Amino acid sequence: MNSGVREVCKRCTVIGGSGFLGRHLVEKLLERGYIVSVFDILQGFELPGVTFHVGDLCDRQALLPALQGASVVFHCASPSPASDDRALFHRVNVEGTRTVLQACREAGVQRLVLTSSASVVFEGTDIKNASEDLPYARRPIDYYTETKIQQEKLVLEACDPGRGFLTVAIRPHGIFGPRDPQLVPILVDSARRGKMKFIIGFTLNMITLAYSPALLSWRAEGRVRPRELTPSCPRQAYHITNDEPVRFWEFLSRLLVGLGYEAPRYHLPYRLVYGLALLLWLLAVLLRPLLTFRPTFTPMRVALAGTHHYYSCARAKQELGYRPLVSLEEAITQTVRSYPHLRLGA
Ligand SMILES: NC(=O)C1=CN([C@@H]2O[C@H](COP(=O)(O)OP(=O)(O)OC[C@H]3O[C@@H](n4cnc5c(N)ncnc54)[C@H](O)[C@@H]3O)[C@@H](O)[C@H]2O)C=CC1
Ligand SMILES: CC(C)=CCC[C@@H](C)[C@H]1CC[C@H]2C3=C(CC[C@]12C)[C@@]1(C)CCC(=O)C[C@@H]1CC3
Repeated sequence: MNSGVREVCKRCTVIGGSGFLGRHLVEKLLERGYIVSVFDILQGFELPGVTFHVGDLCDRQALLPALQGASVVFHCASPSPASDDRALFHRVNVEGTRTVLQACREAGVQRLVLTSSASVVFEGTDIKNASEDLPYARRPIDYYTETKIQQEKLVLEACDPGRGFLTVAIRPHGIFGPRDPQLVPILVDSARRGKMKFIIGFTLNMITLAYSPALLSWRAEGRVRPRELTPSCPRQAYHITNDEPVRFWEFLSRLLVGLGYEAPRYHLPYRLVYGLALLLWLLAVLLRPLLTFRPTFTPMRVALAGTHHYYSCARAKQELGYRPLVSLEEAITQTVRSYPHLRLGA
């Protein structure tokens, strides 16, 4: 049987399939002839060939029907990092992931691909060309990251080739692209409120990003297959990035200028901004029972804006045959083009 025919028979489930990354993945899987089920707390779109199961992943009974017959499950669900809700992160990312694992085993699923995050090793200080050998952050930068670490550990520990259940975690970083609800919208909102005039820290700090549609074309090819999880390569996590480190402020400036806004140019000292962000965050936590406000410049965002954090995806290239399919240049062009409503004056 050729691989094309084999793929036509593939049934898969995307948990979190209504989200930004999940929906790109669903579209790529459909292109490749997969039969796709989506499990999500909401139905984000309609597409022929996709069956939606609306429910909370913490509910095993709700989850089970969505997993029936699936050979591979992609887990891309998480509360938004912006929610900053420790109890919610724990319930969904930790307890919910335990439930997902249990339901996968009950439903006879063979492979589980978790979308983890490269920030599981980030402590707010420089990371340069890091491989996956870097230990998990001892002091994770926020509650979101704390639970992403626990989630990744749970999934990798559940890998059990003897019982035919294989797990793998991919760790993208700074995902962007059409329909992204985070990076570009936050950037434009800040620019419209006059907050993107400033460069935090120094201008040379480099980051790696992951362009969503291209990242998922690769993933949807089904390269994360059982044969990659050999005894010499068990329980792996893989950095998946555009593989072109870029200066953080240059990247933001290219998006801003592409959308008609001015690039940031005034410098502010990193420590000052980080201290202010921490203070604002504390204030927001203390005042939460009385009023809700969400500062744009959270300690996490400031730390990301003012440090090097670029990751090597050599392991994914070597062991999974990963190749970024689109250059950063092209990814930025396609992203800018996809947001006509966010252009200056629109
Ligand atoms: N956006 C980024 O820059 C990065 C994201 N990631 C990870 O990638 C994954 C996908 O992220 P995005 O697509 O950006 O997020 P998103 O917020 O667009 O999508 C998440 C989806 O999960 C669903 N969901 C949340 N709680 C649920 C629950 N209890 N039960 C069922 N569904 C639930 C949401 O309804 C949403 O559709 C997440 O695991 C995130 O941690 C990792 C690195 C970077
Ligand atoms: C300083 C400022 C307002 C920058 C605007 C851009 C930021 C909103 C993004 C730059 C790097 C992004 C990023 C994430 C969210 C959006 C940014 C902070 C994540 C925290 C999303 C969830 C993850 O798992 C890690 C990401 C790292 C990079």
